[in-house]
Order: sequence, then C-alpha cells, then structure tokens
Amino acid sequence: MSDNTLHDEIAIEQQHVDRVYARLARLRADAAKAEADGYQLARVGTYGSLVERDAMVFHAARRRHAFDAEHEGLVFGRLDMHPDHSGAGADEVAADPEAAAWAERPRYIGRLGVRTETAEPLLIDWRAPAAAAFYRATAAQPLGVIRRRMISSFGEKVTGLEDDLLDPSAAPEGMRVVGDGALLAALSRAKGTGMRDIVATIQHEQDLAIRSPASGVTMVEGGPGTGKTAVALHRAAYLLYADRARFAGGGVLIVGPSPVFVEYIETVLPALGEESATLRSVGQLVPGFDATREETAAVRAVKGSLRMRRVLRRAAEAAPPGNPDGLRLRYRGEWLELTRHEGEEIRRRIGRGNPRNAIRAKAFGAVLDLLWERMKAKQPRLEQARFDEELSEHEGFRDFLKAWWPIVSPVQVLGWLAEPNRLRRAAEGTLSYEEQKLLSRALAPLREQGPSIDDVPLLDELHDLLGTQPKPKRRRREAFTVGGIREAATVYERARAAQAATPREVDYRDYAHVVVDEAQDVTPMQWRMIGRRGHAASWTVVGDPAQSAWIGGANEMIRARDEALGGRKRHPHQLTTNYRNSTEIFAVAAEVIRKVSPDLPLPKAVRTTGIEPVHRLVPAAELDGAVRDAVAALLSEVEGTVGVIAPDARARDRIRARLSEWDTDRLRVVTALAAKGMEYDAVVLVEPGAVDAGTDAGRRTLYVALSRATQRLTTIATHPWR
Ligand SMILES: Nc1ncnc2c1ncn2[C@@H]1O[C@H](COP(=O)(O)OP(=O)(O)OP(=O)(O)O)[C@@H](O)[C@H]1O
Repeated sequence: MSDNTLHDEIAIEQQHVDRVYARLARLRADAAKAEADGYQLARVGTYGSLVERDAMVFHAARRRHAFDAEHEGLVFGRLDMHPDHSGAGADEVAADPEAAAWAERPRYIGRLGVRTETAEPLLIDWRAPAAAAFYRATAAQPLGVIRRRMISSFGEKVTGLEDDLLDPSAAPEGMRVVGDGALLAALSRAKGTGMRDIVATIQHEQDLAIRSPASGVTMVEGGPGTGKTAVALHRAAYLLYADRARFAGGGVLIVGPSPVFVEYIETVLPALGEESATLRSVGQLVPGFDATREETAAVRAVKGSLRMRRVLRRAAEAAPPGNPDGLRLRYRGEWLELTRHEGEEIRRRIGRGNPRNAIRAKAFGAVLDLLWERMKAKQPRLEQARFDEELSEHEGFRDFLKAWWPIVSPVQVLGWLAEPNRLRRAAEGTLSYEEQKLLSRALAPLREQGPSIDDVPLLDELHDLLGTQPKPKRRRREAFTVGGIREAATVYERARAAQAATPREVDYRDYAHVVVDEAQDVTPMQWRMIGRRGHAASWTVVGDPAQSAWIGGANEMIRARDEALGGRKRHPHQLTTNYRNSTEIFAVAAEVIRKVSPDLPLPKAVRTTGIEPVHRLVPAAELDGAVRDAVAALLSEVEGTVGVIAPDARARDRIRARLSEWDTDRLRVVTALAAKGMEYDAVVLVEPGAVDAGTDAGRRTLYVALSRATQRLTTIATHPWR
C-alpha cells in the first residue's frame, strides 16, 4: 500500500465524516430552536398549546443533550456489504427493517444514529441490529461484509484507517485495503487513569455477550484481561439503548469490588452517551455506608458465610446490654412488679422471628396486659383504659420500657458481638470457638473506624431483621394545592412535580437490571445483599473463578448466588483472548496459576512487546529503596499509569508514605485485593511471596496481581517466590 492510497482513502472517509458533523450541527441547531419555540408556545396560553409545548420542550431538550455530548471518534466504522443484501441476514432485516436500506451502500457505524433531511441513514448507532455485523463478521463467516474498515479520528479529522478484507472473492474491482490491524493499534496505546470504551474494536465473542438476551442471567467468564468488565459496561449501554423505557425507568445497577475500581470504570458509560446507570462498590451498596476497610481472607470467610444469618438473628432477638433486672414501681398505693425472667419470657414470645423495632408497641402492650391482670385483682373498680393511660405516663415505667426494649440500630447490634460472651450466646453451635475469637476481634474496630466492606452485608441483613419503628401517619399534602387553592399546571410541570414527589427511595431495591463484576469474590452474604436489590431484575454476572480469593465454602457461594439470581434462564459466555497483558507478562501469571490449577484453560495474550518482566531479590533493608528506584524508572519508561501493588494494607500505607514525593495521578499504590479488576501500564509488585502465602487463595490473588500490567512488570521480593 502506498502512502497515496492511504491518503486518498482517508480523503474519501473525511468527506463522509464532514457530512455527518454538518448534519449534526444542523440537528443541534434545530433542537435548540424547537426548545425555544416550545417555550414561546406557552404564551398562547390555551390548554392544548401547553400540552404541545411540554412535549416539544421535553423531546427537544433530550435530543439536544444527545447531540451536545462530546463524541470522540463519532464515526469509527464502515462496512462495505455484498450487493445481494440477503447477505445482511434475514434475521437482521426482520429485527431492523432499516438494515435493508443499508445493504445497498456502505454502512457507517458510530456512537449515535444520524439521518439526512430525507431520512436517509448517514450513521448507524453501534447498538442497532444493523451494526452487529461490524463486530461479528469474520473471514469464515463474513455475514455479507466484504470489507470492514475502522476509522480513527482526532476531533473531526480522520487520522487513520485499518481494513479487514473478509470476502475477497466478492470485492469489486478497485476496492482498496489499508492498514494492518485496528485491534493491535488500540491495545498498544498507553492507558489513562480511567478505563476507555472499546466500542470501535469489540470482538466477535464479546459482541455475542454484549447483545445477549435482555432477560434472564447473562453469565460471562474468562481469564484476566479478556474484557469482562468492558463487556459488562457495553452491555449496560446496549440494554439502555435496546429497551430504554424498561432499563432507564427501572434502573441499572452496576456492582464492582472496590471504590478504586468504580472510579476506574465510571467514565466508560458517559463516554458511550449513557449517564443513567448507578455504579456502586460492594461496600457502598447500603445507603449510609461507604466502607473501604478490607478484612483478611480468614475473617472474610466467617463474615461472608451464610451461617452469619443465624448468628445475626439470635443477636437481633437478644436482650440489649443494660437490660433492667426487672420492674418495681408504686402505683395507686400498690406495688407493681415484673421480674427479669417475666420480661424475657415476653421477649421470647413476641420477639422471636419478628423485627424488634417494628413490634415495640406490641411488646409494651404485652407488659401492660400482664401488669393489668395483677392490678385488676387488687383494685377491681379500676378501668383498664385508665390504667393503661396512667401507667404509660408513669416516668418509672417509661424508663423501664426504654431500657428493656430500646430502638436499636444495625451498627449497635453488630457492635454487641464484639463482646466475646455475647457473641458466644449468639454463635453457639454455629461458629467454632476459633471462628468466634476471630469474629469478635474483627468487630472491635467497628465503633471507632466504622464498618469494613464485609460488615456492610451484615448490617443490611440486620436492617431487615430489626425492622424500623412505624412512623405516625401524616396527612399528605397535595402537590398542587397551595393555601387550599388548587393551582393549574402544565402536563410537563405535573410530570416533573410527580417525579420530584416520588424520587427513587434512598434504599431503592427494584432495579430492572443488575450487573455484578468480579463475581468470583462476592461472598454469600454479599450475594444476599445484592439480591435484595434485584428481586425482579435481569442480570449480567461476570467473573473468573481462577482469580477468587474466597477461602470459605465454594458450594455455599454458589448456593447464595443462585438464590439471588433465582430460577432465571442462564446464558453462558466464555471469553478467551487476553487483550491486556503482553505475552511476556502473562507468561509469569500463567506459571503461578498453573500451580493451583494445572488444567485450567488460560486465555491467549495477543500482544508481544519483546520486553521481559524484571524480578529483583533484595535484602529486607533495601526493599523500600528498590521500590522507589523501580517506580522512578517505570514512570519515565511508560506514558501511562504505574501501579504499585503491596501485599496488605500496612505495607501499602508504608510504601505510599515513602513514595509521597511523586505527586502524580499516574502513580497508584494499592493492596493486592484492591488491585482486582484494575489495570496499569506498568506494575511494581512488592513481596509476591507474601501475597502467595503458600495457600491456593493466596496464589490466585498473586495471579490477579501479576496480570494487571499492559507493558512492564517488575517484582521486588526479599525471599525467592517462584
Ligand atoms: N475488543 C477490545 N478492543 C480493545 N481493547 C480491549 C478489547 N477488549 C478488552 N480490551 C481492553 O483490555 C483490557 C482488559 O479489559 P477488562 O478490564 O474488561 O478485562 P477483564 O476480563 O475484566 O479483566 P480482569 O478479570 O483481569 O479484571 C482493558 O484495557 C480493555 O479496554
């Protein structure tokens, strides 16, 4: 291919790209005008014109918003199709009648759909059925595509082209083919601090998972770097496009392992033009908590186990600390008494299996009834209503009730279990002595430091077990009545007011779709917490069992997951190519995981750099200095990010302090656990042997840590570890 050929072909594509941008400018101006006209209509003042105004303003504002969004690489693909458009696929035409209109001319694929004034298609949205061939066509199955072209741009200027000739026998004379691989070019680019969308280079197997049916459960598995997270996010965008009413209306929830991870992926959906999904890390899923503190694997195994349900139920039903010994008070010249034992009898009878905060009034009633029986015998002429009223006002009686059946919060009840004797009573027969010791110690920091990530599902469970105190009913004020006079309002204003009056509850639980990333590390108790928010949802669950650090029961985890997902139909997908690591880097990670699972099918890394990872062994006293040297070298060798991965939180904090002189967004220091799902151009892995710790779960975490880098990997150890 000569430079001239490329130059000529770029010029051809530039013409089309210019047409698209010109049309977009026109549409944007039209939308702004329609919005302004809509407001003008309001002056006319008839009811009909108000309704019309509402509709106009609403639609125009939405369209303008879509056109205004920044579109890096707005046009990124072109398909030259076989003239006999049956090649486009009968199914495709049936699903998208426009596919027929596209068969005759090149299809341009982009981030949104654009048409000419006469409704001829200029650009097709990547999520539309007619765009599927861009991602799915192969030389073996061209799906009617003769040439697939990837178009790279900078702003509105076309800068490069990469072609795949999929059906040479059908190529018309003079069809030119340029470039040598869009994917590899995309993969070799340095990464920024946030994940990028892959809309221009989605691969066949990924596209199948992205466009998997909207109902049921799409399960995506694959090794490190195979694009599971990318697929999950593009799938969310696809669902929001394919059935906006259902998914934007009900909401899409995306759950990731850590806040660092959420921060890493949060720009992908906006880049795809989607803002409406809710992203949360597992520690942030319950309103009011923003937990980041990690637990050791052993503590996670206890806190994450389904056995905690029983322990928590017992704790939720137990007498509170400071439970009074009994009640003894003087009333109308008589002694009224309730022994501690009687109080506990009532607690057992009324409290068992019931949310204690919600049934407080019932418990108080039971005490009053018992005391009334006694009083009645002594003062037969006293009326019960009078007795109830007077006693309820009695300060001594009220103090007793407050101490005997206080309103308690989930944090308080979980905190009670830090006390070994209390924990023993709740965990007897459920947790071993060793587990109890571990748990009570791990709960000690709760009060001072707030909950750990693995406390949050326990608090969520307790929230349901304890219930809430019923609020006294208030009369509802009508939204449009002010000072007793009903205001007239437009449909639009009413719709807006209705929305404002019923915003999504703080603890919204009715998501239409839930995406769970890094599912291999979701503990059974976390599955319950996530499941509560997706009772009626369809699901996308992505993960890699080989990267799991969970040392609790594997069956228990699957059972909890299946309970959350219910009996919905599963659509399994496997991803097999590692797009992140160079072959040299992935070879080191593969060697580690082979020790745990010799027969595990591993993904194939597609990019070779010729640069081998560096493994340094240093005396303990030189460890931190060696880390600093490695960081300094890598920051100058790669353009993008450098991740320093420490074996645990203590080492992370120490190293972070030693590296504080580099005040750059390019440098990140994380624990091996927090490195889950993350990606850096260069990685310095500190003390791999301490991550491994001689256990299978440790090796799997080491496998994760070793597979984070795209370009360079340096390990620094004080003991041999390979
Ligand atoms: N089709 C593609 N085109 C270009 N880049 C891709 C493609 N698929 C994946 N990538 C890139 O490969 C890297 C790994 O993707 P991603 O993080 O989604 O993988 P993963 O399977 O979730 O990895 P892990 O399990 O290790 O966390 C990302 O930088 C992503 O942008």
